[in-house]
Amino acid sequence: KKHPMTVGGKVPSRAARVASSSENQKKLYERWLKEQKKLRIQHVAGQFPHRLPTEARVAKWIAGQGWEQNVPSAAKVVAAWKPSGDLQDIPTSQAIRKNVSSQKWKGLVIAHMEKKGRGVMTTRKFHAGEVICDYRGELVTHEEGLRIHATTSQEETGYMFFFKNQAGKRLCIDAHLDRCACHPDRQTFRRLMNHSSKRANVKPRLFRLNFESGDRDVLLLMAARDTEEGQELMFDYSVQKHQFRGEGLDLEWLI
Ligand SMILES: C[S@@+](CC[C@H](N)C(=O)[O-])C[C@H]1O[C@@H](n2cnc3c(N)ncnc32)[C@H](O)[C@@H]1O
Repeated sequence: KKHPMTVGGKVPSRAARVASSSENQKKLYERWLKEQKKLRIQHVAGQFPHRLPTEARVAKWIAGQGWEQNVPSAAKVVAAWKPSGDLQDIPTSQAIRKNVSSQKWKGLVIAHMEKKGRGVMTTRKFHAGEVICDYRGELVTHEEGLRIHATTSQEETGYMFFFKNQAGKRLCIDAHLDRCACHPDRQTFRRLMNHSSKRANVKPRLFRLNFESGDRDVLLLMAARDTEEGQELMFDYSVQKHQFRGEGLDLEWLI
């Protein structure tokens, strides 16, 4: 109580510790530093609330604090990291906006899945509640989505995501092309996530993100549970067989 420990504080001087207890001054010193290190690790991890940061980003943040002693390593912060932020903060999260704008989501790779065609696999662990990526495509009205759906080949209609936004407006993210107009150099491969109703480890959630150009509806794909490296990512498409177009389609996988 006499020497409260804080993230930015300095360990009490020897004289101050001895004044409190000459017998326990060394213990007090060691305990104070140990607890501060733990608190600093949690504090630094909390600066990256929705997505696992790289060690380089963490190291840069730590360097900016001007801490002279008891500095936690970036590796320890990354190892202890878990999503900590409130989902309500996502619309204003600079880190998420940056990833949506740049489309440089890391930790994912396209793989061939037996009997499913292509799919998306993890190249690192994702923590429950972490933002994995966005579902990228052209945002169109529900009516426009239906028109594209009716005039696109049967294989490609599987890449269209129909939803209702917070204002109750029905919209569609059309990802039937493998590039979006704003990032012609990047494949929108998150559209390749396959379906599972029972083993889904991803949950799509709609957010209205605040960009400088104005607010925009963005579908974020979030980790529904802890998912190790090398796992296939799947979400529940929440569709019924009759919503697919065309007679004679093999929809046995839609269970
Ligand atoms: C959005 S795409 C997913 C990527 C697709 N596998 C590909 O190679 O382009 C949806 C299509 O993938 C296939 N698919 C999705 N989930 C599946 C599953 N659990 N089992 C088998 N096929 C699946 C179906 O053909 C579906 O129409």
